[in-house]
Amino acid sequence: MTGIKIDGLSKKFRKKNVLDNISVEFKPNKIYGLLGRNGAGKSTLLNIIANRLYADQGTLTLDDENLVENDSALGKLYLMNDVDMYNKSMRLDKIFEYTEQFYGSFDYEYAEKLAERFKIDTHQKFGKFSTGYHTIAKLIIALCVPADYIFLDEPVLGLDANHRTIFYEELMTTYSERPRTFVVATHLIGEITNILEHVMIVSESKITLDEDVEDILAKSHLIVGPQAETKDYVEGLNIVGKESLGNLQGYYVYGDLNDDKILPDTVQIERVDLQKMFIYLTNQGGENGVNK
Ligand SMILES: Nc1ncnc2c1ncn2[C@@H]1O[C@H](COP(=O)(O)OP(=O)(O)OP(=O)(O)O)[C@@H](O)[C@H]1O
Repeated sequence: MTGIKIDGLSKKFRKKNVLDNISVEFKPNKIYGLLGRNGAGKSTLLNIIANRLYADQGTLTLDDENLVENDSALGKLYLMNDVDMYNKSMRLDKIFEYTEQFYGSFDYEYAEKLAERFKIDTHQKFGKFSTGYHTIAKLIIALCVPADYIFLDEPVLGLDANHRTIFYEELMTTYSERPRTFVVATHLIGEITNILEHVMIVSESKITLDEDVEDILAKSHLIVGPQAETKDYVEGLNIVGKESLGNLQGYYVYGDLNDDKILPDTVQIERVDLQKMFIYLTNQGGENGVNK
C-alpha cells in the first residue's frame, strides 16, 4: 500500500495557473490538513484527485495504479464537498443505500449512531435539510463509506459549535477504530489543529509546506523579549510572524535558530501556539515561502 501519489500536476483556468507542477503524497492511515487561503487551489486539487476535474499535466496514482478514469481505484476514495451528488427529493436513508450500491458496503450501524448524536432525521428528504443539517447529512455519508481515502472539503461550514465538536470527536473515534486516510481541506484552521498529523499548505499555486505536525512543532519557535535585543537576535532567521506583547516583542520563527548567537538574558524562547503558527505559515507563501 503506497497511497496516493501526485506528480508534476498542473492546472490552469483560462490563463491563470491554479496549481503549478505540484507533487505530493497521501499515505495510508493518516490525518492530513490541506490548508490555504481562499482561492489557493485546495478544492481544485481535491476535485482533480476525485476525477471531477482533469489536470492539464501530471500523473495521479493510488497504490501504483493510475487514478484517472479507473473505477476500481476511484472506489477507494470519497470526496465530500459543496457539490451535491444526490437528488434533493431522495431521503437520507435511501442515499445510504445508493452509496452502498456504489461502494459495495456502508456502515449502517455507525450511520444510525451518528444520526442519533447529531439528532438528524434520516427519513427526511435531502433537499429539506437546513444548511447545517445538509452538511451533517453529507458528513455522515463520508464517515460511513468503506473508502480508504476520505477527502473532506470545508467539512464544518455552517455547523454550530456543538455540532463541530461532535464531528471532531467522531472523526477521531472512527479513525482509531477503523484507520484510514482523511484529508481535511479548510481555510478555518482554528479547531482542526489538534487532530492533524500532517499538514500541507497551498499558496500561490504551489505546495509551500508539506510536513508532519511533529516536525513542524520542532521547527517552530516564539522568541520574546524587549524590542531591540529580540530584533537583533532574530536577524537573519526565517521570521514568519510578529506580534507585540505589551512592552515586549514576539517573533514567530520557522526553521533553525542561529546556534552561534548567544541568547540575551532578557530574551526567551517560548512554546509556540500551533494554531497561530499555521495561520502565519498559511498567510506567508509566495516569495517568502517557508520551503524556499
Ligand atoms: N471552474 C473554474 N473556472 C475558473 N476558475 C476557477 C474554477 N474553479 C476554480 N477557479 C479558480 O481557481 C482558483 C482556486 O480555486 P479553489 O476553489 O481551488 O480554491 P480553494 O483553495 O479551494 O478556495 P476556498 O478556500 O475559497 O474554497 C480560484 O482563483 C478560483 O477562482
